[in-house]
Amino acid sequence: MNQNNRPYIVVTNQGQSLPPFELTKSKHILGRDCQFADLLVPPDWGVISRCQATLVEKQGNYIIYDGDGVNPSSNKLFINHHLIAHDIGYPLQNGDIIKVGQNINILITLKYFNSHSLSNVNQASLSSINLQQKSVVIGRDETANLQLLSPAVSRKHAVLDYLEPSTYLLYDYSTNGVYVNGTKVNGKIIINTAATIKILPYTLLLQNNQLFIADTGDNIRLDARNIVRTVKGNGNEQITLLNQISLPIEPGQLVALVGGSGAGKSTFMRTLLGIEPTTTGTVYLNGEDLRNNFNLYRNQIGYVPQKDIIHNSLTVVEALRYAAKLRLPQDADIDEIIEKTLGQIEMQERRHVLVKNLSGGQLKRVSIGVELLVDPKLFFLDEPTSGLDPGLDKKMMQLLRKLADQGRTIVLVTHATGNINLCDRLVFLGQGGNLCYFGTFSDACQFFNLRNGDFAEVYIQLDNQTAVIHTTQRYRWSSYQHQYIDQRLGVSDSSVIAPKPSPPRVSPLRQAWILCQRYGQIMARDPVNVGIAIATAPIGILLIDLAIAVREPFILGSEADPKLAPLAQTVLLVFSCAAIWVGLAGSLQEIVKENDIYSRERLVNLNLFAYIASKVTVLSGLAFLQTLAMVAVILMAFGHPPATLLPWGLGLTITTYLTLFSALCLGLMVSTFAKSETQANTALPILLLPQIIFSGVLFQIKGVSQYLSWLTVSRWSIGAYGTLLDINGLVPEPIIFPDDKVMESAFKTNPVYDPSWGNLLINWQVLLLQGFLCLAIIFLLKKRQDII
Ligand SMILES: Nc1ncnc2c1ncn2[C@@H]1O[C@H](COP(=O)(O)OP(=O)(O)OP(=O)(O)O)[C@@H](O)[C@H]1O
Repeated sequence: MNQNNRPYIVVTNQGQSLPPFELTKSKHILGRDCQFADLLVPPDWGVISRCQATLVEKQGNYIIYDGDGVNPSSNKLFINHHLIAHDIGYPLQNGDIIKVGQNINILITLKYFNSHSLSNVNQASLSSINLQQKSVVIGRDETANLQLLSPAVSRKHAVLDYLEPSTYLLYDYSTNGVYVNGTKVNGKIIINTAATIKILPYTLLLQNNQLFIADTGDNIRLDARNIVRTVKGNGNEQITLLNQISLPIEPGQLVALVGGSGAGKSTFMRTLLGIEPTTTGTVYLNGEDLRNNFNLYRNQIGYVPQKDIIHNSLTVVEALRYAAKLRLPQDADIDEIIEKTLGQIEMQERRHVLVKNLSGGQLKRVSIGVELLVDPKLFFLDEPTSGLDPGLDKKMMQLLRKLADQGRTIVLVTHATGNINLCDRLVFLGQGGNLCYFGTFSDACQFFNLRNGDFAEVYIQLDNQTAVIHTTQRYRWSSYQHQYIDQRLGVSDSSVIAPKPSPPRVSPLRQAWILCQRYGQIMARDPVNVGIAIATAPIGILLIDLAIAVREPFILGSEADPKLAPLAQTVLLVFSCAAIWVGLAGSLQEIVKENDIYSRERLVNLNLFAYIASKVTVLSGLAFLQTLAMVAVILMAFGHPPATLLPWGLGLTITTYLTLFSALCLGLMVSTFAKSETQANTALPILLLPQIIFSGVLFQIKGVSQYLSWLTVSRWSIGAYGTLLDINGLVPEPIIFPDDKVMESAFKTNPVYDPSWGNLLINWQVLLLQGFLCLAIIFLLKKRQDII
């Protein structure tokens, strides 16, 4: 502290601090140009304007204004990502850190000290650590040298080892990853110079052997700049969905996107969220291009889509637990976080209720709860109040207000305008994505000249394109455009092109295990369905036993029987088709029915391999039970043929299981292509018919149809069954008449059933190969569906 105990500021550029500037006059100007500024920074500090900030004394303290108080500076001033307006200013308190510009890589800060003023020393100013000759642990644990208090941070997230002056070795031990200068760390990285280290919401700066928290990520602002989105219409004409929209959303604001149906609200919200591409224009998150850096933010942005995306058969607490396990690090205090979340959404009393038994409002609250688990500071909700009664609508809006007041930036699309006065900003979009209004609710009443504040009138005023265009123009020239947009839009240094960070690393095996548990639990909640899935094929097989008169279709009696081989083949066709049927029926719905949940989880951090593996693992488990049931019934209902290559029971089990596996993979693949559950159901007969027609049992397969038969599961399944059974061995020898004429049996031996190991293995291998091929196609299809 200086001797006179006068307030002073310390200006720091990339860790290099100038001697403190003592504030002695009633007005000071900080800048690069000695013509205006009395607090002069070196002329080569180009980010600072010639006249960057004006400090005006008021009752022993100072108010800081951007620029000269009349004109703003080019890079502007920010405190916790709140823009400091050049005309309104910001009253400084001891410990405040003001940033020039928003680009974290060009960090220039002004730190204000005044021993007589209220202290506002925040975490950022305290949390710095000297790295000289030290090893520093960064993490959530209280024993960490640099503690980062976010639930998504691992207890021991990273370790920074000092190697030699200005050289460090950073080890990443985390679940959710570390990024150094925009590049994801794979295991460890040597840092030679100053670096920006991103750990979830935190930005750490390493400079001059000091590591400090430059940003806690608590305050998120979004700046949409000149957003245009056009798409091609049916006649190849360009349709404009969003038309030149620029607006700032500041930290802690609750913003409602309103407008007529089809005006582009959801499109705009998805653009602000970073998942909808723009034709021109950019959305900046705290000054960084959001789409370019989406991987840095993907697990920190909360997004509740219009459709509720929670599994119906789980209880509230189970749904939260699985979401927490998928999104949070392994060492997170999941019980504590779930308890806190249940409190936030006021669902403690309903924790053990099945999701399908919740009311619309409760369900929406659980959807919000799932997102709150990682404590996101940026939250998007698409029509969170749709279908709620006015009372619930109000409660939901109050909940969102409370969440915003806790420091979250929240954007919601809504049609219910009864409670939008709780929002800090309204965005009214007219048809064609035209920005008709942006500002507060009370100013909206003025702008639209609303009687009694009935906002529904705006929809009537703007029900035609001419009115929309006129209002858009009127808004552009109004003082509100200046007050809410021009003055407050943040700046971003687009000249710094950072590399696109890769997505955070997750453990596919851990995720697969969590997903298997969830999928298994959902299945177990519907025992009747599981029972039917297991019993269907055995019941079908028992019906054949009733239908055919012959008790032993697989065993040759003492006399040759020309009907036995075709009968055995037909019975095997039924086995094969029964297995294919149940394999398909159990899997056709399984991907399409949770497309919405998958999309949301994939956007956060879901590993595609883990997702597919969980589906295949659980369905293969079910297939195993189905196989056991089928084999048991076959062994009970029909006589056991003599062992050829393998004992009949063992061969039957392997072939049935492989048939089911191949069919369930085919079902999953079709489910990936399907647009809806109905479409997937419709596919069942279309998939089954070729299995019967091209199986080679009902018709002789020749020419092209032979190639088609290779694509079916039944061809290889019957091939394997027939080989094991040695169908050819059931065909009677040709009858030779005394005149040497030969009468062949109507059913000829077939090389498909050649009772050799080579033949059997080919059939089994093709069944496996078909399954894996389907899985590879699912992987590629799902990968192509990735939105970002
Ligand atoms: N990818 C696209 N291709 C073509 N048209 C699209 C595309 N996405 C959206 N649209 C069209 O853009 C318009 C705006 O859609 P959007 O869903 O954003 O509107 P909205 O205001 O959210 O509507 P609602 O309130 O009815 O949900 C609609 O007419 C929609 O059909």
